[in-house]
Amino acid sequence: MLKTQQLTFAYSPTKRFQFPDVHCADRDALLILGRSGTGKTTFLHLLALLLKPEAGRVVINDTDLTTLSPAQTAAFRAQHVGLVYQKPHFVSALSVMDNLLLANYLANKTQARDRAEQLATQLGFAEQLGKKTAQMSQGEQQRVSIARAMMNQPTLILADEPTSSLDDANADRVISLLRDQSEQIGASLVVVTHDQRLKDAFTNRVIL
Ligand SMILES: Nc1ncnc2c1ncn2[C@@H]1O[C@H](COP(=O)(O)OP(=O)(O)OP(=O)(O)O)[C@@H](O)[C@H]1O
Repeated sequence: MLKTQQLTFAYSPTKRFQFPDVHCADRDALLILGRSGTGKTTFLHLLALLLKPEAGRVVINDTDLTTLSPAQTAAFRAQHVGLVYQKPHFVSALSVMDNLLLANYLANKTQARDRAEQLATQLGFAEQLGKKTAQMSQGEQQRVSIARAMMNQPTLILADEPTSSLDDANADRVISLLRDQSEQIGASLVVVTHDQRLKDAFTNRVIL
């Protein structure tokens, strides 16, 4: 479960944001929709505590993340938050499998090879686990990125513009994969986007 209360953030005295309160239950999904420059990525980074709010609270389950120390925040993020970006960032020297296992390593968890194989099968890239990520298509890389976000069975999945460079069929597919996977692990899913095509796929919506 994710909720925010009276979150504010400032890059400078003239660049300030006051965000609406949001709520997303376990197994539920929330769409945050807004035009370019309205602060969507800023909001997402506040939810992941990659940015520290000026005021307000970000609560995941019963933990108010804004009360944690920087080290506790980093550990909590690695263990409980899965991030999916529009363009995935991988370690190019590593195989697809090792990129997935890296998520376990960074969260201080046992490397779950079986889970990586299971996710790869579900997401349709099991044959490619030994490849380097650069040898995969953009759509395949995005599915690896979704699998990586699920490796630690996070409480919260945050997706930043996951569909904006995709055609309609692939955009539908990516949203279905994100929703199915989040439901399976009981996570809350938050998608941040300017992609108006996604409006009808979510009943829980917030406009920035
Ligand atoms: N590090 C920064 N320092 C100062 N201003 C910033 C910084 N990052 C973003 N901004 C400004 O804050 C505003 C919101 O940026 P943000 O990236 O959150 O918007 P967005 O809604 O995600 O936009 P887009 O859809 O174009 O990615 C923009 O006007 C941007 O120029």
